[in-house]
Parts: sequence; C-alpha cells; structure tokens
Amino acid sequence: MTSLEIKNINKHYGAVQALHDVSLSINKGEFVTLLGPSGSGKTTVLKILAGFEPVTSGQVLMEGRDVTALPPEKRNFGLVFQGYALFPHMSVYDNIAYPLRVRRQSKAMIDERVLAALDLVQLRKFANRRPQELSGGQQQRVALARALVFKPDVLLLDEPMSALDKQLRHDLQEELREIHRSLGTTFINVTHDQEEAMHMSDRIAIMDHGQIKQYDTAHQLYRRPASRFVAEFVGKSNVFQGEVRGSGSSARFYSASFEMPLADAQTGASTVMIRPEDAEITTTAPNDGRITLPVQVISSTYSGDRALYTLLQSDGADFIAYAPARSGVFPDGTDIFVSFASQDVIALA
Ligand SMILES: Nc1ncnc2c1ncn2[C@@H]1O[C@H](COP(=O)(O)OP(=O)(O)OP(=O)(O)O)[C@@H](O)[C@H]1O
Repeated sequence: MTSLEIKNINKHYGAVQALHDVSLSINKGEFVTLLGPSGSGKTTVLKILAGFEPVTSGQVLMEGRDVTALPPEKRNFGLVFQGYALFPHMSVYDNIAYPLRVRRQSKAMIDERVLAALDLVQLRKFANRRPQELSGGQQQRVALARALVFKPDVLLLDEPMSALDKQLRHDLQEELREIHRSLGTTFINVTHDQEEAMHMSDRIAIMDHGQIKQYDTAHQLYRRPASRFVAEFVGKSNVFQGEVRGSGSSARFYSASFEMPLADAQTGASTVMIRPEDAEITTTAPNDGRITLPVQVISSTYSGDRALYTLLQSDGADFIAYAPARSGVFPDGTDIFVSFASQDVIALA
C-alpha cells in the first residue's frame, strides 16, 4: 500500500533548480533513505515532505490525498532535523512531552506516552536531566522520542547521526532499525553515508544533481546499478570503458585489456564493472576460462579476515580486489594476476 507519493516535483530557489522532476513512491511502514552527495537535493525533498518548502511544480500525495499545500502542523509527521534542537531549558521529559502539550492531550495521556517513548529509546532514567547533561547520542535519542511520541504517520530524519562518532552511529542505527520494526511507522531518512543507508533501508533513492538516479533495494543497487554514477557511489568498483560489437546472443564487449561475451548488450560505446570481491588474485595465471589480467601490487590494507589490494594494470589503471589474508599479504611491488568470471561483469547503462 502506498503511503506517500511525490509526483514530478520541480523546485527552484531563485535561479538554482534544486529538484528536476522528482517522483518517489513510499509504502506504508517502509524505511526509505535518500542517499546522495552534498547538494544533490536530499534535504530539499525532505523539507517539501515536511511542508517547510513550497514546490515550484508537482504534487505530494498522502494515501492518495493531495497534501502539497498543507502546512507542516497539519501533516502529522515526526521530524528529526539538524538544527531542530532540543529545548535547552526543559528537562528530557518536558522536551518529549512538548508535542503532546501543543496538541492539548490530557496529563494522564501525556505521562503514559512520554514514559513509553523514554522506554523506546532506553532513556527513562534520564527523564529529569537537561539536554546539555546528555551525550550527543543520548540527545539524538531524545529528539527521536520527541518526534515519535505523538504517533506520527511518517518520521522524517535528516542526517540524524552525522554529528556522532562511528561506534555511536552504529549503535544508534541498530536502535533505529529496532524501533522501526517495532512501530511499523514509515521512516524517511536522509544521509550521505552509504553504509548507513545500506544497513537500515528497505529501499534507497540515489540522488544526484536534483534527480533520482535509481530507487531500489540495497542489493539491487549494489549488484544491478543502473549507471556508472550509482555503481561508483554504492560500494567499490572497477570500471572498464569499451565497445560492444555484434548483437543479440553473439554480442561481445571489447576493452583495451580484455574482451568477453555480453549477450543482449546495446552495440556501441559501453561501460562494465567488476566488484572487488568478485575478483581473485593468484601468483600464476589461472587456466579455467576466467578473464585474467597481469597486475602489480601497489598497496594493500589488511583487516584480519581479508586484505584489500590496489593493483596496477599494464595500461596504468588501478584495479581493486579483496583477497583472503590468512597466510599474509603479497608485498607491494609483487607481480601477480587478477582474474574474474565473465558472469560477474556487470554492464552499466
Ligand atoms: N534556501 C536556499 N536557497 C538557495 N539555494 C538553496 C537553498 N537550499 C538549498 N539550495 C540549493 O539547492 C541544492 C540542493 O540542496 P539540498 O540542501 O537539498 O542538498 P542536500 O543533498 O541535502 O545536501 P547536503 O548533503 O549538503 O545537506 C543545492 O545546490 C543548494 O545549494
């Protein structure tokens, strides 16, 4: 069931066009992340959803109803925005109670809901503290409780974890996922952290220059990126430019370093990609039909279970590959071979 729909939205800030014909449809209870580089338009989409920014053209639909012109307070959306800070002079309890007081709920109802929200974010024992007496992660959890306490239809999160250190960010991601599972509320998150997006989301919309480049599950974005931009933005990749000759089942891809069958590809200039975990490195060239390139180790990063190698191809380009590292890593400068199967080569549009 579609809960929220953005239809053909264009947004201009004066001469700047921040969004170009953006459409997105979000199911009830889904966790969707807008992921993209700085300035790609993520926050603008969120502000339009929240009702903080008018659209230049296009529509926002909530369960089929046009809410494009509805003011923020009539949308029943919870917000965790940067700069949407906690009230410093109020206790944690009063901060969380605030949206319910604004909605003129009874004292008994407020008490019940605030305590439940404090339990949800595991902060009941901090109810009487002021925000400045909490850590950054705890403050973010209070902001989350405040945004959820009035049971919003949709929760909008704008980089809620960007100010936190890595460990805290990881913990809060887990907590947020757990909260999402237990509530079933629709969550829309904005980030430029690709790992965060992949850990938490049912679907991810990849944005660039005010456009949605691809909207899909993390797995599809990683294994079936629609474009070079998406392939390089989501995870690590080795990209080869070349040309497809022939057509149908006999089409083949030719690059300067290798050629291979690429059935049903479009004839003409083409780009393909190999993920670093799909490549293998060996001291002798394998003789099993895999595509094999002679390379030299430029550097390696050892991480216990495996190593990430940066390799130099004969044409001067880099190739990155993961390899098991139980018996150590190849020293820099070693001449080796990298190989991969043609079925692991992904054609990009
Ligand atoms: N109030 C404004 N006035 C003029 N231009 C703006 C305004 N707000 C945003 N922009 C421009 O619109 C574009 C999209 O901005 P937006 O904040 O949506 O990007 P973002 O993807 O959220 O970036 P970041 O990750 O840096 O927060 C940018 O080019 C930005 O400079």
